[in-house]
Amino acid sequence: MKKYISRFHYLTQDLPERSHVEQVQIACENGANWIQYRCLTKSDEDLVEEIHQIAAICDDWGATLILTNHYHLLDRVDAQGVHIEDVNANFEAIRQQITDEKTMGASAYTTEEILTLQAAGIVDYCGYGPFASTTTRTHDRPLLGFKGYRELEELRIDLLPVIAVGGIRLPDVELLLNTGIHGIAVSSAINLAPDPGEAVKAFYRAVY
Ligand SMILES: Cc1ncc(COP(=O)(O)OP(=O)(O)O)c(N)n1
Ligand SMILES: Cc1nc(C(=O)O)sc1CCOP(=O)(O)O
Ligand SMILES: [Mg+2]
Repeated sequence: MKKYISRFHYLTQDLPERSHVEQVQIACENGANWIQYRCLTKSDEDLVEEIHQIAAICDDWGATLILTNHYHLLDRVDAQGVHIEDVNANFEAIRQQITDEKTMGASAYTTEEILTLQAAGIVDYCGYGPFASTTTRTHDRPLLGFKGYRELEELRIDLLPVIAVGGIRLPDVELLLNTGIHGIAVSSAINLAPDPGEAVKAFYRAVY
């Protein structure tokens, strides 16, 4: 089943001064239509309680809610899908469990990984990065830069929507989208901005 995939994925993050619920409220009030709840630090019971609150906000504003990794919670909460960060996950088994009703995204770090995901035809989109260095996550993956996304055009990666991720700032958006990718995912450039609501609006203006 072909599914709608937004061109702008807003990701929450653990912050000392603002809860995930508050982050989602700000994002939705300022136009976000696709929320990825990225919390990898809580117990299942705490996650479910928080997801109920977040799902209610997304429902009020008509936003899609995607959980990072926690696909096992999908039958307990009102979320529309999951983003799996483990490139070695058994996507076929996860798809069987969550059914085709739910959206599933995967992470890829190489063009080979994107081509494998595309050929398998199980996930609905893939996050591809890191575009640039980010404080959200430390890793030793090579940075793709604009060149990394331009290279996709020659590889006929045109069936699977590719979402650029990692260290994306507002001035990068136009050039990134000009590479032909489907969309972008952003966390810290919004969450750590002096005015996160204004940052959401600015990213949406740049994308749409
Ligand atoms: C849309 C989207 N793309 C990618 C990710 C996760 O990024 P990734 O680099 O795979 O995650 P870590 O390995 O850094 O945890 C995402 N969550 N959403
Ligand atoms: C989960 C995740 N991993 C990333 C990586 O580069 O590996 S970026 C990211 C989420 C986006 O974060 P931001 O917009 O703050 O760079
Ligand atoms: Mg990462």
